Amino acid sequence: MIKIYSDVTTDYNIFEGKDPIELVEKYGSPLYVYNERIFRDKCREMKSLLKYPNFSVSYSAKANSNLTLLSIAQEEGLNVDAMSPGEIYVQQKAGFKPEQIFYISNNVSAEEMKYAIDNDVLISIDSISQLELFGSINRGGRVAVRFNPGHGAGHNAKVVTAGKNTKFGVEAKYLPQVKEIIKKYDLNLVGINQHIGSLFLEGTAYIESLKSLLSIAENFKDLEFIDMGGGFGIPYHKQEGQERLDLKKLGKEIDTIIFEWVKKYGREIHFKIEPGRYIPAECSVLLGTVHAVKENYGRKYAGTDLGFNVLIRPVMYDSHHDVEIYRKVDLKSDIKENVTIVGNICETGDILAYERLLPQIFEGDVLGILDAGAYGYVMSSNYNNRLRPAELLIKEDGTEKIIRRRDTLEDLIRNYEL
Ligand SMILES: Cc1ncc(COP(=O)(O)O)c(C=O)c1O
Ligand SMILES: N[C@@H](CCCC[NH3+])C(=O)O
Repeated sequence: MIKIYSDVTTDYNIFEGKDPIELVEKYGSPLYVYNERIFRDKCREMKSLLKYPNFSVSYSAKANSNLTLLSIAQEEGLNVDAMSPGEIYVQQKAGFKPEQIFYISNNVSAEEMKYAIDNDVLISIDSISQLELFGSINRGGRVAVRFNPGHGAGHNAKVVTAGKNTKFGVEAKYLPQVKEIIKKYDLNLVGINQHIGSLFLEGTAYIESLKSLLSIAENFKDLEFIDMGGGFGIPYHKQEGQERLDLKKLGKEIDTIIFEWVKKYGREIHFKIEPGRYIPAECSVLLGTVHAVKENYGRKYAGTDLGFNVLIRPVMYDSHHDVEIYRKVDLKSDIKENVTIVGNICETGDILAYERLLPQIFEGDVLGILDAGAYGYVMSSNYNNRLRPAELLIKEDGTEKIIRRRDTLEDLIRNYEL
């Protein structure tokens, strides 16, 4: 295999010396490839964010809920946050105990709340109306409330989850109502949480929102924990040398604030973070195959099997993923050109990379879409009755293992009642 194009300098070799072209030949295309060593490293990086000792990491499993990756996170000593009964179910299958799961609910039915209550999983409530519902079905229960600290952050307006333009969290002005409902149903408010949004590469908004959350916490004297949320970003533009989030600096800043605040609060309290993307994003490359190259009214297209049914982030948020090109034989082309990489879905918007300057791409090339491990497979679909790809893990000992098989045609009709 020849790597035609990769300007990416990372400390990691995702494939651990394996040939991506052979992986595609063996397991089919497209293919999500994960590297266990990198995944574990990221879990450990997050665990060492703070010096403050009473601290834990809840992996926000919506970023990648593959059962094998979840059990590795569990082995690494992480807890999890869940967004649905389905996530709670899968997380328990991966070995998480109920007390390790935090259900951050949003607009859920009484049945969904009961599912968590019956499974002894702590729920965070996202509105006054849902707190009232929770109280009415679980008088005297333990509960957390998600606040909106008024500051958001994120790579796209669609994923900013605090501030003025979002459905999430309870505004601080509703504190009297929160207290009233807690009293009315004799609830035990054990924690407060926030999540300001997804993907920040510098920590200002996180720090500001932490300060706001702490001032909200001062309204409650018996809290067991404060959950600061996730959002830790990764550099998707590695080929352009984009800087990494400085975790050491951010950790220090958070530590200073927490150590100070705890003295004021009068007792030790548990602090949590909820990273999703940061943990699986960089351990994965999505492999796909170029089936056609063409020119349409002056624009050059590389037609692949990487439709938005496989990776939706570029279509949904205009997200950038660096692209690598692998080829069996050297075609001796040193032409660079602007190419639009598209998939095989019946929509003009099915674009993975728009007019990207890359070495000339040929039919048969295998493309590697970098940093595909977060919000990749989990957001894939069977649109156009396409089959979702397999997920392959390259283990620490260098062996490889399919950790989710590719869909089959039978999977497409499994739920129909004929
Ligand atoms: C409540 C909550 N916590 C944590 C996360 C994880 O976010 P990220 O993947 O950006 O770390 C999310 C997703 O945005 C979320 O909604
Ligand atoms: N799905 C988004 C992140 C959303 C995080 C969940 N609230 C992305 O791919 O960037």
